[in-house]
Amino acid sequence: MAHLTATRPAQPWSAPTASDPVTASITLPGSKSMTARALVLSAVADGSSTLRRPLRARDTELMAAGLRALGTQVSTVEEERWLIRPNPLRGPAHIDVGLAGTIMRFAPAVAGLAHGPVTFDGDPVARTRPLGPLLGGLRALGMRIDAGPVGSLPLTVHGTGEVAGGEVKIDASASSQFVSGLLLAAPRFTHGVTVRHVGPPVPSAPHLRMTVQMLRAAGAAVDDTTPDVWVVEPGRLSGRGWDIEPDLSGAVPFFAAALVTGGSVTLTDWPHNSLQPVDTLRTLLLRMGGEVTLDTDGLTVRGTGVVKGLDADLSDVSELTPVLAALATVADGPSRLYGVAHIRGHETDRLAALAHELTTLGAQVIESPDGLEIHPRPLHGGTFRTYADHRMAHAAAVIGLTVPGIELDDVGCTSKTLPEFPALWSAMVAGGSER
Ligand SMILES: O=C(O)C1=C[C@@H](OP(=O)(O)O)[C@@H](O)[C@H](O)C1
Ligand SMILES: C=C(OP(=O)(O)O)C(=O)O
Repeated sequence: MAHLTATRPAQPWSAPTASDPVTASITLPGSKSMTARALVLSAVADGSSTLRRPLRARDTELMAAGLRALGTQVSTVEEERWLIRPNPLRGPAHIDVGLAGTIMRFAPAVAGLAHGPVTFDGDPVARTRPLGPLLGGLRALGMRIDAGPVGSLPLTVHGTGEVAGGEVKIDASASSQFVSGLLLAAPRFTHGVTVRHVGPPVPSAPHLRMTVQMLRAAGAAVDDTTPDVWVVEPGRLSGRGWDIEPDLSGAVPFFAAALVTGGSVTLTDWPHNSLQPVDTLRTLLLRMGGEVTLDTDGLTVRGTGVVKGLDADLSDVSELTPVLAALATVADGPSRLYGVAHIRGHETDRLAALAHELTTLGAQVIESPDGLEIHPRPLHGGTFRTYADHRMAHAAAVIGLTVPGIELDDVGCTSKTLPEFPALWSAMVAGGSER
């Protein structure tokens, strides 16, 4: 349990500059989003499951610990194969969500299926992340939940061993995870669930497709044919083997290194049919001047060293905003990244944090309610604050490739999804490649 502590000392880090184009082959651990879903689906299934090549990082270790607290047997001893044996779910229990949106949004419904009270809390910043619409939805489905007045952490779910389920309307514009959190345990609800979204568009559509596809793979009947409506029938989920794909979002800073330095980075073991938004990423990187190919070596991104400015709605892939913003600061023209108002509720207010830190390094950044306009200018070294946000650290590392003297106040925040990040990054820049 190496990555569970909230109060760890800051780990300052000097981002390495690349004197040559980077050429690397990178093997990354599994997708955070797939690992989280596979853990939850395995805990509410009838039989045992295995996760092959899961992500071992703070978010997923805390999810495993939370499910264990509810009585599920979760063995994470083996690096490449985790075993999950479901048991009757029970409280009293406490779940530490850390700073993980996936835990604070996916685990409460599971707690509703437990007998007994289950308390939830997390890092101080986790208490500020949006949760209210999800809690309202779970209450409408029959769960009793005590939370603060604005509907945030800390909270207590008073599990009764069953959740009635039924129809619910919520506004999921602040996070697609509200919808995923209502769907993932829904086959175990007495009446299943029908979720209707009402409000501004739900972000992160590919993550919702991942939820639906993984539910179906576990044996659930799911109808998502009507826009903004998801129906999950009550039924049994089977235990199964989950092959977790390499984490595409975690790979993006490495791909960005290829663009910035005019090099080539290959992500190994990339599957031909992915549940992650690889086509959207390919389009964005092409528009920024990269070339993306898939062959037996893996998924490869090549750059020319010239990054093109980008005008794009990033609502489908909002978690990529920090790294794409970093690329935009070294582009050959201005960029406009928009459609991502909700990332103000991610690990930090990412739009404000990016605007501040990129401006400090010399870029001209105009912050709007739902995005950033970035005008490249010659950048200089300086301290880059990461705000406990792993993807801010990734952004700083990308800038550091060509701008000497980028000092991160803390790179330890990368343990949220990729504890090996600093070592992998340094090895890539130094010319090594493998994990
Ligand atoms: O369901 C998931 O695994 C995720 C959904 C997205 O959340 P939002 O819809 O809140 O952006 C994404 O940004 C997050 O990193 C992971
Ligand atoms: C938004 C993110 O995480 P979370 O799952 O905690 O919402 C992210 O990883 O970029």
